[in-house]
Amino acid sequence: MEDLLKALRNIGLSLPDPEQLLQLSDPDTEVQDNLARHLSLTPAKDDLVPDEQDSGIDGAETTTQEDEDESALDPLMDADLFKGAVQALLENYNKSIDKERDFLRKEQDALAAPKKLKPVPLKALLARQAAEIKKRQEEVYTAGHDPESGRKRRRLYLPRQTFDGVGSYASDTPIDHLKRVDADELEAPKRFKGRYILCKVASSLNLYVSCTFIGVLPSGNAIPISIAHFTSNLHLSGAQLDAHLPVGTVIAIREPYISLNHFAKGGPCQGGKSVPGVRADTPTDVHILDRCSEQDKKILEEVSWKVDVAQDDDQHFSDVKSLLCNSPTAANSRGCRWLQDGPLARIVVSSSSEHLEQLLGTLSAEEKTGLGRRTHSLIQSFLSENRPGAAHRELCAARILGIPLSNKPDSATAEGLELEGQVLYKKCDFAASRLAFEAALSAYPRSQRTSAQDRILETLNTVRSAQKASALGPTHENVWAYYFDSQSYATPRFDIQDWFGPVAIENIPGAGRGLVLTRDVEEGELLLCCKAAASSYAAETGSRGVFLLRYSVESGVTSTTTQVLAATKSIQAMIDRPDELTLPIMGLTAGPGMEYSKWVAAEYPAPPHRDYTDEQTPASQIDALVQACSSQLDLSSARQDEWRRVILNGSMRPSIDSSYVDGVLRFNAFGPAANPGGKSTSTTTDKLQQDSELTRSTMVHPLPAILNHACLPNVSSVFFGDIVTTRALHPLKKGTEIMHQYVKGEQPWLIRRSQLSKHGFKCNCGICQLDERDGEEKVRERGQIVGGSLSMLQERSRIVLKSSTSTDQSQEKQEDDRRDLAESLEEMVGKVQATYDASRPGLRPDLMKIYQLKALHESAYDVDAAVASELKALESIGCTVSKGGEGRILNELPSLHFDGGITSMLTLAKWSVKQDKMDEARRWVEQAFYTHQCTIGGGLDIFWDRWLDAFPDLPYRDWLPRC
Ligand SMILES: C[S@@+](CC[C@H](N)C(=O)[O-])C[C@H]1O[C@@H](n2cnc3c(N)ncnc32)[C@H](O)[C@@H]1O
Repeated sequence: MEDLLKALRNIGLSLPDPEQLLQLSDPDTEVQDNLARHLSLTPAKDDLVPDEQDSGIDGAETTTQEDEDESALDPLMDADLFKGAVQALLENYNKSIDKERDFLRKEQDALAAPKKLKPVPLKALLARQAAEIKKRQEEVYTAGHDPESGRKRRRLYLPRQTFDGVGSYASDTPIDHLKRVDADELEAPKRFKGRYILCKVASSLNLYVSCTFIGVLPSGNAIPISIAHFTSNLHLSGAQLDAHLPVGTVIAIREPYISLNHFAKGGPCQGGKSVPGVRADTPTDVHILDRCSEQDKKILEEVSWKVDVAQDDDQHFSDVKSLLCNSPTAANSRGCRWLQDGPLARIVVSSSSEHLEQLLGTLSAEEKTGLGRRTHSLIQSFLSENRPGAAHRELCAARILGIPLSNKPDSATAEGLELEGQVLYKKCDFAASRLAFEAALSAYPRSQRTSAQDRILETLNTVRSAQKASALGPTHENVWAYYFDSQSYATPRFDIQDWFGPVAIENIPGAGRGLVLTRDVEEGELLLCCKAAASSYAAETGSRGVFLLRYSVESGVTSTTTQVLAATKSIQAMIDRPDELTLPIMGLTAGPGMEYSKWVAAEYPAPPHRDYTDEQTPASQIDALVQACSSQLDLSSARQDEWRRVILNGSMRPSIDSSYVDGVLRFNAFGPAANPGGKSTSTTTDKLQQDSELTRSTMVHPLPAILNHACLPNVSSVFFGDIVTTRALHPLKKGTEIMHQYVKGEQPWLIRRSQLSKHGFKCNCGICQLDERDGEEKVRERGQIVGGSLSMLQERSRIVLKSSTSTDQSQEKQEDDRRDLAESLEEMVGKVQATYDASRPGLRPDLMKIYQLKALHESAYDVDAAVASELKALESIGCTVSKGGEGRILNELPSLHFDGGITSMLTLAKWSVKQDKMDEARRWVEQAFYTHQCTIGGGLDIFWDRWLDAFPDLPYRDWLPRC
């Protein structure tokens, strides 16, 4: 990838845009030919930030026509030449991709006959590592700057290519059950079952997608090591990255896999060049050893190192006492390395109560105060690193050890409680967060209370409202906020815990688990509101401008940035909060090709019932918490047990197989999808930020992932940022399985079937049964009519509509054109109708658009006919008109095409107004709003935001209530 980009830059051409990146290795020669043509005709634009004196408005696009002309190629002279050159570059790129892929496959075959690993001198490996780091830095610099002038580019653009598949390893065995292996036994390719490798980090770290460094084994032999899913922040500076694992850090890799090419998965493409080393496919295989734990200490004391690496001693510590006296103030610093818990939490896990007391006895009061201050700052740093689990454990450990989190004796308890409120808020434990904040407010001395209130009250109100929504389910007002915020922010994430309505998880014959109603429910009733356990947005600061392509060798599927990073985020979230998140994520299935994880057999966790009251928390509860947090060390109290449980549960990190996580994401995650929320968000003119496969979001919502699929759903699931709400589409009986769409049920049957094929089940929902009865041949014929002739008529319609706005054409001619078109559409209706089995009921969704277009043209000369067609459009999506002249005008909501249905309803309202049938118009508007409320919810403002532009003249205000 890098060579290709460099070469394109060198010949003055633009780099492939995100969509073109996806075409780079498309095997279709026509695609390749088109791509080469496009690239060769697109000269590099001046994308540099203008000098200050000629800068436009705040970094806005200022490319002028002159700029464009200046950089344009001579169309006659250059086109063929450039195309030839680009074709050659694309061929080279694909050759190196093929080599890499073949190499991965060959490595699989070579597992049967591993060969002894030839030692490479440490110096040589270090030199290569330094060169690789330099190369990476240059690439990043060039992606953001013009290397010659040093001027900044308007935006960073950094595509990266990696590979996946052909084996993935994760160890389930604890280190004390494993035996150490050293260089004399190393072979490749080979997985060392029952063994672990011990090494010291000997070089700086290099980040591509995986992270790579050189390790030195006790024997003195050196070996490159790559760790996958190391970080989701691909913009870490060299120093920030090195701080995760500084030179001299000792790590153990459980049951290591020695690969013929350790870069194979997350490194840059080596074009098949062999670079043997350790390939750690999952972070949970890597364990950092230091003297906080007795078990690690024993290993460290038993091993001697033949070669010393030149480490910075300030980065390391010799014993626990010295660490306590000079503990870290931030994550990834001395005593708290990459994904490691804070030192206090680790000490509590590995020490007995007596040992703890003894340890603390050696600290002076001053040392304890300093330790408390630094721990406070470390906890805040965990929060900013999105590691609330580690933050909570460190806080609990400080409590257990009686370490005050402030050096002000009169407010130490209150400050600790305030911090606890923040930590629990980040963990989305709103009830406990609220109690901690309220306790903090009551514990601050009178003199500090006002400033504490200024600081705390706003967050406390947010916490209370999140607690309420999590206990009672979100109101329309909450949904309104989710909707608008998800349109306004690039990475919208909301405060809510999963809320479960009248549903239960049950086993469904032939479909694994599913969600079933525990009572009868109303149309439009909210059934679920769930937050993603992990989410990745393209606009995330850690990946902005980086465009990842990960090619899976077996499936041929290419995953993009947010999909790759959603896996990293999921893995790291499970490491941070193993007891809360492992079962919900790893308990999902990962597609028909992947054996179930051991968690799938466990009972899937449904959210607990939560209470909420607006009343003040009873003073006794607040006092008890303040008391527990202010009392001196009492190792036997119930709170102590609870704090200890938090630490112990969080310290048990299960092995997370990253390929399973990828499977979970592939078969359960939602995305990549545009930032959801209903209305298109692509209002930006920035090409790279527009909706595209590479610029969206991927997230895993564990509970909604238990919902099975039906093309004809009985619920509507809507996404707002990182939450999804699910509502009943019809009145449903207790015991009904609720099912939503994995693929659009509005598409032709054969397309749905092909899109669902990766799941390995045959959908047998209502509409699939009807389509099956129509027969494949008829369905295909219908697809051809709708896909071909309708598109042509749509184009004709566009021209007719355009000319009807011009004054050149007589009224008569315009009307004739529209009649002609309506007649053609009527003919098409006949043809499509003929593809349906005669006994098929009214649900014929392929007709909706045809009837709507017909109605549009009929409305120019015969409104009654137009109304009849529009009603048929509604009938085709499952709606029937009620007989009475009062109340609801439709008996049912649409079964498919919800927005299409609302369009028809509002169109009918518009025509009713035209015909002066105001009562009917009002009923159509009410029906449209009701349909909106039942499918999306959130009230009038969302309804207006979505529909007002298209139907501006209806008197909504007179007819519709605000909720
Ligand atoms: C997102 S999961 C749904 C939860 C899943 N049933 C479970 O037990 O974890 C998707 C998987 O559920 C199964 N599934 C979903 N809808 C189904 C259906 N209509 N019929 C049969 N199996 C279905 C398929 O195995 C599919 O790959």
